[in-house]
Amino acid sequence: MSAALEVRGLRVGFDGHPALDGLDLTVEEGELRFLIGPNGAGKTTLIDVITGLTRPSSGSVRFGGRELVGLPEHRVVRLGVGRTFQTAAVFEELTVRENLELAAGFRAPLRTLLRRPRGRSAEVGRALATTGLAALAGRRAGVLSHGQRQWLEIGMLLAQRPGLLLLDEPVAGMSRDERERTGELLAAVAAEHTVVVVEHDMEFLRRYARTVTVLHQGKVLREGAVDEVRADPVVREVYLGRSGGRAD
Ligand SMILES: Nc1ncnc2c1ncn2[C@@H]1O[C@H](COP(=O)(O)OP(=O)(O)OP(=O)(O)O)[C@@H](O)[C@H]1O
Repeated sequence: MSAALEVRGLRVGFDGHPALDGLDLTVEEGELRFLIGPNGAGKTTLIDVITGLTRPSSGSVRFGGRELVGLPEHRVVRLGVGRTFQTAAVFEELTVRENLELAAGFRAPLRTLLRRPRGRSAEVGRALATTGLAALAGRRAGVLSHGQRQWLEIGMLLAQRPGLLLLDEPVAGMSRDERERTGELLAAVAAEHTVVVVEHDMEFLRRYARTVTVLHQGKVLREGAVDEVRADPVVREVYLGRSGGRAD
């Protein structure tokens, strides 16, 4: 396996406070990596830097060997890096299929966008199948449930044929059933993509995570198999709390 994502020495400060403090992270091609850490650990800032939304004061982010730091967001998308936000960004007035078609066009050259919508139908069909939304293809996105919207947003990323997906708390606010379906969806997505997931939900991690990276104060505190990381006394102290309440 080779590294899909190599983050080295990332530093970001807000008002003199370090949000990322010399962060290093390597994610291999085809990995499903979970990122956890207490509030303010730097997880969202890391995703913001990888996707070109925030510029670090120093450090490097290489994806597939290309340096991403300094590129604008749309260039990062075109290189195959897709992200979701905590609130799903879908077009409510458009149908599920139209949302996917639009997303599939994002990486296409502008001049072909209107000319060749059919060329994108294979990606749209695959995204509908993977997300389980085929039966809702003609439904307006505005009427979808919270979970279905999140799946549509993941589908929209898939339709862009990304090499790397960055998902920010995909199961936040979901019902038990929806969390389970999302876990299965992530496993299916990870079979064909490199996936990094920021997630707080411990039960979800226990069921679906393999390798977990714990961030704390803008650095990597621990990295390893989910059970080892959860049992680590330092992790329990800083992340799970002395009572271990969120671990059980
Ligand atoms: N735009 C901003 N302006 C000022 N400070 C910021 C900004 N974004 C993040 N921070 C600060 O940077 C630090 C890291 O925040 P970040 O949101 O990356 O943490 P996180 O690990 O994602 O936390 P959470 O789990 O609460 O989402 C925090 O101290 C936060 O207050």
